[in-house]
Amino acid sequence: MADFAQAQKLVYLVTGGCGFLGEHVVRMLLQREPRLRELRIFDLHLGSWLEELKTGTVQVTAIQGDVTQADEVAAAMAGAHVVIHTAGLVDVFGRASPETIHEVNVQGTQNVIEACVQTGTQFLVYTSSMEVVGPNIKGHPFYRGNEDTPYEAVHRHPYPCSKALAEQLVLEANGREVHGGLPLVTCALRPTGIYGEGHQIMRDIYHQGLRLGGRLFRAIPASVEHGRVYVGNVAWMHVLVARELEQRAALMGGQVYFCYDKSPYKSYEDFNMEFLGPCGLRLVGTRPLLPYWLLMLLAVLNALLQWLLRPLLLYAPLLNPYTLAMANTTFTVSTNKAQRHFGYEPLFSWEESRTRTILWMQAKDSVAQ
Ligand SMILES: NC(=O)c1ccc[n+]([C@@H]2O[C@H](COP(=O)([O-])OP(=O)(O)OC[C@H]3O[C@@H](n4cnc5c(N)ncnc54)[C@H](O)[C@@H]3O)[C@@H](O)[C@H]2O)c1
Ligand SMILES: CC(C)[C@@H](O)CC[C@@H](C)[C@H]1CC[C@H]2[C@@H]3[C@H](O)C=C4C[C@@H](O)CC[C@]4(C)[C@H]3CC[C@]12C
Repeated sequence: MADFAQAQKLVYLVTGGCGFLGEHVVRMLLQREPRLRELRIFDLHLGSWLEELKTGTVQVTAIQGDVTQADEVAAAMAGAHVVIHTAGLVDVFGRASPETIHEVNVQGTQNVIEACVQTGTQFLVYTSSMEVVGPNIKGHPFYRGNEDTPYEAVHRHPYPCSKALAEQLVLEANGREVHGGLPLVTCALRPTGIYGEGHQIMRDIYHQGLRLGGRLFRAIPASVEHGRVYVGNVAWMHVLVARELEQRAALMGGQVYFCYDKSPYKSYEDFNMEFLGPCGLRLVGTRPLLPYWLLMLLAVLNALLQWLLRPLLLYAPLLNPYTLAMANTTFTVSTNKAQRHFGYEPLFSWEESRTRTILWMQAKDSVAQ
C-alpha cells in the first residue's frame, strides 16, 4: 500500500453516509480532507442530496448497499484507503428485532473488517457509542468519567449489546494483515448523545410538545446529567482520526476515544430545551411531575402495548423501560484523550453548535407549517 505521504489522492468509504452522523462526516470530508480523490458513500437508503455533491473536484460515488451482505461491502471497499464505518441500526424503541439489530450492527461490522482484509484497506474508523460503557443495567451513574474509568459495563438491551460486540471486533482486528501484507489499523469513537442538524429524536420530541400545546412535562430530575456532543464535532473527530491513524498507528491503533466538546452537562430534557425553548416550547415543572414508579409503570404499559399491537402496527413511543432508565441515569464524560493522542479540539464552540441546531429546528418548523 502506498504511503499516505506520497499518495496525493485517497479513496475514502463512508458506510451509513446518508444517516444523521454520516451526512455530516461526508460533508466534513469534502470540506476538510484535501487528499480526497474519491469519496464513496455506502448506504441502504441513498439521499437525493448526494447529487448536489457531485459538482466538485472530488469524485463522489453513491453506492446503495447493505452491510449485512459481505459481497456488497467488499465490492464497495475495493481500492479504498480508509473506511469510516458509521452504518448501524440505532434502535432503542423496539422498532427492529434483536436479531436484526445484531445482524446489522455486529455482522455488518464483521463484514466491513473482512472486506478490509480481503481488499487491502488499511485504516478503519468505527463509530461506536457511549452505550458500550453504560448506563449499565444496574443504573450505576458514570459521572464525568473517561476512557479509563472503571465501570461495570453490563447490558441486556440488544442495541448496547450489539455496539459492544462490534467495538470489540474492531479493536481485536487491529494489527491483522490485509491483502498486500500491511497491518490493519483500527480505532473506535464513542459519541455520547449526538445532537444537531438532522437529529430526528429532537424533531420527534418537538412534535410531541406541539401536540401538547407547546408544553413538555418534566419526567427526569434536573440533577441527572446526560452527556451530549454536537454532530459537527463528532464528524470532525472522525475526519481527524482517519487522517492521523497512519502517522500514529502505534499509539492510536486499537484504541477507543470518547467524542466530546464543550456542550454543557445538563439533564436530557433541560439540554433539549436549549433548542426547543427558542422554538416556542416550555418545560413544565422544576421537578418530575410524576413519581418514577408511575413513569416506569407507564413505560411498561407502552412496552406491553407495543408487543400486543406488533401484528397490526408498529407502536414505538419514546417512553419505554429502557429509555426511561437511560434518561434517568447520569452518564457524562470528561476526557482529553483525543486531544492528547491526535490533537483533537472541537471545531464548533457550544454557542455555534447551539445556534446551528436552533436554526435547523426553526427552518424545519417553518417548512412543516
Ligand atoms: N445518534 C446518536 O446519538 C449516536 C450516539 C453514539 C453513537 N451513534 C452511532 O453513530 C452511528 C450513526 O448513527 P445515526 O444517529 O447517524 O443513525 P442513523 O440511523 O441516522 O444513520 C445510520 C445510517 O446507517 C444506514 N444503515 C442502516 N442499516 C444499514 C445496512 N444494513 N446497510 C447499510 N446501511 C445501513 C441507515 O440507512 C442510515 O443512513 C451508529 O453506528 C450509531 O450507533 C449514534
Ligand atoms: C420519555 C422521557 C423519559 C424522555 O426523557 C426519554 C428520552 C430518551 C428518548 C432519550 C434519553 C437518552 C437518549 C439516548 C442517549 O442520548 C444516547 C444514545 C446512544 C446512541 O448510540 C443512540 C441514541 C441513544 C440511545 C439516545 C436515544 C434516546 C434517549 C434514550
